[in-house]
Amino acid sequence: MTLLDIDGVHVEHKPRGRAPVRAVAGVDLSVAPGQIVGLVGESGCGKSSLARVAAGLTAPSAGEVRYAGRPVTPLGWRRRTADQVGLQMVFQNPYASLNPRRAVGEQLLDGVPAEVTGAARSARLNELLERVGMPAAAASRYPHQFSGGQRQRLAIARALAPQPRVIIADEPVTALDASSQAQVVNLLVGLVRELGMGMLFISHDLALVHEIADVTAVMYLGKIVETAPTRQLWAQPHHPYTRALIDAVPRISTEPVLPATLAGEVPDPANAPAGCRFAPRCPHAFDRCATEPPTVAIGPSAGVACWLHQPAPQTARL
Ligand SMILES: Nc1ncnc2c1ncn2[C@@H]1O[C@H](COP(=O)(O)OP(=O)(O)OP(=O)(O)O)[C@@H](O)[C@H]1O
Repeated sequence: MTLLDIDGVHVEHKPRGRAPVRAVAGVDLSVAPGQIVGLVGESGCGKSSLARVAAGLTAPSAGEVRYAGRPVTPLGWRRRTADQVGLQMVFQNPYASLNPRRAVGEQLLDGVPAEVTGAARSARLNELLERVGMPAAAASRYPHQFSGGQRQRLAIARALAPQPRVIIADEPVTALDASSQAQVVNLLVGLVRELGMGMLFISHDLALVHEIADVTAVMYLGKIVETAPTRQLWAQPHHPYTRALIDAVPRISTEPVLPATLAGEVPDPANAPAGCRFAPRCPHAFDRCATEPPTVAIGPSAGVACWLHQPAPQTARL
């Protein structure tokens, strides 16, 4: 059973006076209860565009997102249906979900269902703060009175308020210092394991995704090029881009530094190459790569979109 299904999703941005950008070009991905799915890729590959559609913040240009089997329609964050509040997002910048002018407690209570009243409501507030390791006294303070790491923990408490079943975390620790990063990651993973939620964890940091994700999906220029259980992906990467990202990991600082064999920059998504989008940088590219490779299964829950891994053409038997 899956809780979040991203099905053939395309996202096209139409900036005024500039060519349209196909930021997401046909992505399929699912998250099951209790499962952490890591989505990795370099800056600009379309991760945030996909996250916003997956969370129902914006509409896809094509394709569908389903939460608990029902289509997610973007209604505006505050007007979402009772169904959809079960799908919550944690952003890179906690101020995306916390208003700097309102006390933390009020904001957390906004997310608690209206049926929870009186003493039960205050108990829920204290429980939310406790879950994220913050004292009850935090409720009367304002977001700017906290450190970056504490603010992110409060944003997580806000996301937990409606008792979600899926969390979409878009680079949730990228803006934090190293020790807060570890605390926030441990908190998120602990919550998923304890509450049995699903989590789509989006990051440019493959090493981090390796540590926490059950399944890893690798995105390049708007497409998922490989998906596999994380251990398998590391032990036996199939796509040349996945291999390049893994090779780059020991040298990761903030962004992966790709090996010299992968020359060039990520192309502009407004002007994406035809065929395999990775081909212009791929050391193994050959003539077939001028055509787009389909995604083929490479084991249970694993797939790769690369012509090097297509099954041999069937030959007719007489
Ligand atoms: N609102 C927008 N209007 C026009 N282009 C956009 C818009 N949002 C994103 N893009 C473009 O779409 C592409 C994908 O961007 P997106 O932010 O989804 O990628 P990302 O992988 O999350 O990158 P980053 O980690 O740098 O945010 C980029 O080329 C970006 O410039």
